[in-house]
Amino acid sequence: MLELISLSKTYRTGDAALSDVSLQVPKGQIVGLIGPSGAGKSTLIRCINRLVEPSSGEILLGGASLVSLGGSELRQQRRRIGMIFQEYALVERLTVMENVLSGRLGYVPFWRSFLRRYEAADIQRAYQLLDRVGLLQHANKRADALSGGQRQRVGIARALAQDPDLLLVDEPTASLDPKTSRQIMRLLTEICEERNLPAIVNIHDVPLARQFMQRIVGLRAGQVVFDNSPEALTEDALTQIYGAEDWDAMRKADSDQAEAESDAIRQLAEVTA
Ligand SMILES: Nc1ncnc2c1ncn2[C@@H]1O[C@H](COP(=O)(O)OP(=O)(O)OP(=O)(O)O)[C@@H](O)[C@H]1O
Repeated sequence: MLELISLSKTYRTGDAALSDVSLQVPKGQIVGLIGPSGAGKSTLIRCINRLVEPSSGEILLGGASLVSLGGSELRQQRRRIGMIFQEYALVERLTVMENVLSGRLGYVPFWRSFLRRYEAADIQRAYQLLDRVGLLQHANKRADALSGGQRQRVGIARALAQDPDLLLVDEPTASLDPKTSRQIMRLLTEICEERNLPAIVNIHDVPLARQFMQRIVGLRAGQVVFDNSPEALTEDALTQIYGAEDWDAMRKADSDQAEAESDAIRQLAEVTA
């Protein structure tokens, strides 16, 4: 379980990015983090993996504190946190297999990682993970030869190669088309369930969050203003999270996009009729 207790972050500029955030994410639960630009979503994720130092509060993963650690202890704890990024963060010139194996780097001695010599058990496990994300036949391709959706699957397999106790996922579908986004979200939710992994997903796409998340946390100006099931995410709740003006603008953008998609489908049907 992940536990945040009164977590606050004020940057040196004086921006209070997080104020007194408390959350418990049990094993196996996937939480969607939503909120307007500047609400503190990235800061929250970065505090958990300690890329940003919290100003105060506590972060516990499986009961162990993450805030007071430094040096090798911090490196060890970071291994327990699998990160999945919007832009995949793959090494483009390496193969799919090598990218997945790089998830083991925190576990192998430096000389082995330098020579990229991995244990047979790690290699076997990487094949299993590639099979799980549907990329077994692409294991020896270079990462830059893959589509966006395939790259994100490599990103997921690499995070799982770490054998994490927590997944932090930052805008996993922001660079993907709607259908591929749904496939990636489905894969993520299935994996959290299979492995009993807690996950926090920073997600801009409200309909996607509603469809796939078990629980939604809404941040506004660094504070939790909504924490409930997707069913409870009513228009009123969304207005509370985003403010009336922003929510109306988002809704309009969504309906414009849906209209454009159905226009394109209609035109295609006319051409192929
Ligand atoms: N390195 C930084 N130094 C100073 N202020 C920062 C820094 N990073 C973020 N902030 C400020 O902290 C607040 C929260 O920013 P954050 O990036 O966490 O929001 P967000 O919800 O992830 O936004 P977005 O959806 O646009 O990515 C904002 O006011 C932002 O300007």
